[in-house]
Amino acid sequence: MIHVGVNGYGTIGKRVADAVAAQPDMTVSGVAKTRPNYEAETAVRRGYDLYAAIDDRADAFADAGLDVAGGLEELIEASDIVVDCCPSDIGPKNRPVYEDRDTPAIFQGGEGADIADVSFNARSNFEDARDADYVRVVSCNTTALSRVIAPLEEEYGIEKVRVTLVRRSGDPSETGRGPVNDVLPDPVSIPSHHGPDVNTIFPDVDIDTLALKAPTTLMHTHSLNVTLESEPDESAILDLLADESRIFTIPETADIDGAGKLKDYALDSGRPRGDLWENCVWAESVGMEGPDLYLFQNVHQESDVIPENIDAIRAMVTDVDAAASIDRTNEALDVGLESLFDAHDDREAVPVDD
Ligand SMILES: NC(=O)C1=CN([C@@H]2O[C@H](COP(=O)(O)OP(=O)(O)OC[C@H]3O[C@@H](n4cnc5c(N)ncnc54)[C@H](O)[C@@H]3O)[C@@H](O)[C@H]2O)C=CC1
Ligand SMILES: O=C(OP(=O)(O)O)[C@H](O)COP(=O)(O)O
Repeated sequence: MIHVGVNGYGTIGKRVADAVAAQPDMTVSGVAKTRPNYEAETAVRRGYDLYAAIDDRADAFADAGLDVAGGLEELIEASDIVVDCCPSDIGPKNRPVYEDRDTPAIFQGGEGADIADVSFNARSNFEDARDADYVRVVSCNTTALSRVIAPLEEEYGIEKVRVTLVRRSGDPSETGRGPVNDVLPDPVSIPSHHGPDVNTIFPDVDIDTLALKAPTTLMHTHSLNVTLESEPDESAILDLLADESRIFTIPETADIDGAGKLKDYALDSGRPRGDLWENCVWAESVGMEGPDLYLFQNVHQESDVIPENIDAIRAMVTDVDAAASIDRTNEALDVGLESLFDAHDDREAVPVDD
């Protein structure tokens, strides 16, 4: 059993903890919080041992009626590996704390690539993280781009990738963020940080990215143009993407036109917190013009990196290979919306009277 500590229990941390708890080979050793807010209360309710991330705040937890099992040092002692889910830029302060205790750690995509020895995406470079002590799971957008680039690169070769990212302005719980009434080029000059970040996974892929921020909270939207080294037809591309376990190709019959219905579908499907761990690619958007592939995809920023964190843990502290880890993670979380639609295909059509 791998004992996993989670330091920073916010949007990403609470999902990582639940995903760890769902794995047959992992257990949550505890979660560290800075303050006793509603998330700390639900962590206790979910049965996780709570640790005070900052030692002199332990009394605040006691005052709020929440028992803590110790400070960050004790959480690290209780853990084989720590998943650091603190806000961007806290990671560099935390890495020496993990190093002092010889404990491997995973950082998140808001940190610079130099926080870790390896930037990670399970589908693309699982083995690079084998036995590494410090790994960074790339951001939600870079994760989604890597999941599309990997199969295209392997099957057809890639000459050039061009992506426009329409980013959500903040997560639903981030009440202070904006814009609330504008669409901002962000950054206004190219490239956005996403292209260089993709190159931490695919150093040889030629990619340009532009990004905007829009007044929505649910998901990011990507418009992709990939110039391939051959000219497959659209159905071959659709088959290729549909075979990827972490890509959901939205069928026309689903009648899903955007993030609102995608999230509604996730909630109706019983997904925890309405999470969508898969890239959501509109099948109808997949088009070829000569060697140029075009498509639209949506990315649930709060959850697509969660299965990647689980696979990173296995790459770092077990000898399980990429395919077996991805399968195990997918099965434990029930990743793979596509399969629900496949099941429908097996049913006989209901005759309808005119
Ligand atoms: N929210 C998102 O859409 C995504 C975020 N990420 C990355 O994941 C990381 C975490 O982001 P979120 O979960 O969104 O942030 P968040 O703000 O929701 O959660 C961070 C948590 O860490 C706590 N914290 C603050 N300082 C701390 C410290 N010194 N020690 C322990 N805990 C501390 C905060 O109180 C909060 O509970 C960032 O690097 C971010 O860029 C990656 C993919 C998507
Ligand atoms: O990692 C993310 O996005 P990114 O791939 O644009 O860096 C998350 O959506 C967090 O983005 P934020 O920095 O707008 O909170």
